Amino acid sequence: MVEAQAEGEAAVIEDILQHAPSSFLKFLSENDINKDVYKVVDLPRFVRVNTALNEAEWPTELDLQEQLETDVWPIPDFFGFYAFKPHGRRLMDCEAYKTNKIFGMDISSALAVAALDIQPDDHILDLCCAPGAKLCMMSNLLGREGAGTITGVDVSAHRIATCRKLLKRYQVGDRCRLFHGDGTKFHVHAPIQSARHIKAIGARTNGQAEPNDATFPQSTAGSVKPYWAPRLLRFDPQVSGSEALYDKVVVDAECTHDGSIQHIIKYSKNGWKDFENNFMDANRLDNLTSLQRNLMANGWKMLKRGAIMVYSTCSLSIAQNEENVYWFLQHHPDASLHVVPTLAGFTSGHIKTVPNMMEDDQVMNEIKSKCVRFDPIASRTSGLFIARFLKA
Ligand SMILES: C[S@@+](CC[C@H](N)C(=O)[O-])C[C@H]1O[C@@H](n2cnc3c(N)ncnc32)[C@H](O)[C@@H]1O
Repeated sequence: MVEAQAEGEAAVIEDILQHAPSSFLKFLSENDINKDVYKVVDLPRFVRVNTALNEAEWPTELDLQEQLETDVWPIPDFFGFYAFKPHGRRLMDCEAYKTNKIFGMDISSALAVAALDIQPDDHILDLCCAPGAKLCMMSNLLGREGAGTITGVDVSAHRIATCRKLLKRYQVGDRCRLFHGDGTKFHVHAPIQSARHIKAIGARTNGQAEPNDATFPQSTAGSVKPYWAPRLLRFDPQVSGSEALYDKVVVDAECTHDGSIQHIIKYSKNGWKDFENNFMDANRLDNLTSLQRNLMANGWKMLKRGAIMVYSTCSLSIAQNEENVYWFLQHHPDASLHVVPTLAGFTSGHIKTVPNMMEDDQVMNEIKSKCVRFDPIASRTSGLFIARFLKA
């Protein structure tokens, strides 16, 4: 039954690739992408435990195995992650999922979050936050011990609404605020004043911060209204200054999503028109790379010195990844690349050389040794490029 399902999927994808327009094949060849990345149909899938719940409520490996009706195995020491074989029961029909005990999330996305090295007092800025898979993981990692907060921004009204729903549904939003806006222009500083208050309440209540504490002065509300925030963060006075910059920034940028087989299937169903519009129109691609660069540049402005910014896309194209990183390093002399930590068993694919660059170019070598490029063949995950910058 499982094998038949996998064979059926493989046949559908083979058919898609055979009937793909020449523009797609050109895109693959220009970006040195092996089209076999789209043929892998037995990739493991992943769930992550909602660690905001009491440990007693966390599902065990056996629970997940029974509910998903497939093989499940833990990813050791990695934020409550389990891998499972595809083609079992649908995740959304599984009890642990319906009761908000687990999230579905690819491990490549989790590695982008892990690269932030989140600490309990960190103020984190997520400039493209919706629908919120990474934001929820950040919230779980931040926990409730310190005074850290998360600020999420997204330009899409319906996607930021989904993000809010997700935070509420999993009850992981008590240190998060969301803004509906353009991440290239976002300028609200980290909520340090609210954070001091969180810390004060935490000290009074033995570490248990009470996010809806009524004593926080409402009159100090800042000028940019959050789309959504718990009471404590809703009325943050938004003071500026270097102390109020962010400790971590993540730019999980809008991209062409070509690293995801599900998107390629969608394009093929829609008659490849969307694909050609999104990928092959040079102007649109230029606009997209400009957007990505502007998001990175603004994230950098909002980041403290000595702090980390992570840039990621789920595209396999060179323009949106290596070339953007190259551009960023050239335009930000205070930026240096740091190695993106990976996990044993999840190996990066080859980092590509930016067109017209010499193979021995120094910046190019930095990019090759520090960034990662996950894909279904190299890492047996979805496609994701990750770069990690440190601000001098
Ligand atoms: C790859 S998705 C982000 C996924 C998200 N980080 C997660 O883990 O669920 C890219 C997001 O960027 C948003 N976006 C596009 N242009 C933007 C802009 N100028 N400012 C902020 N967000 C933008 C899109 O609406 C989309 O939700």
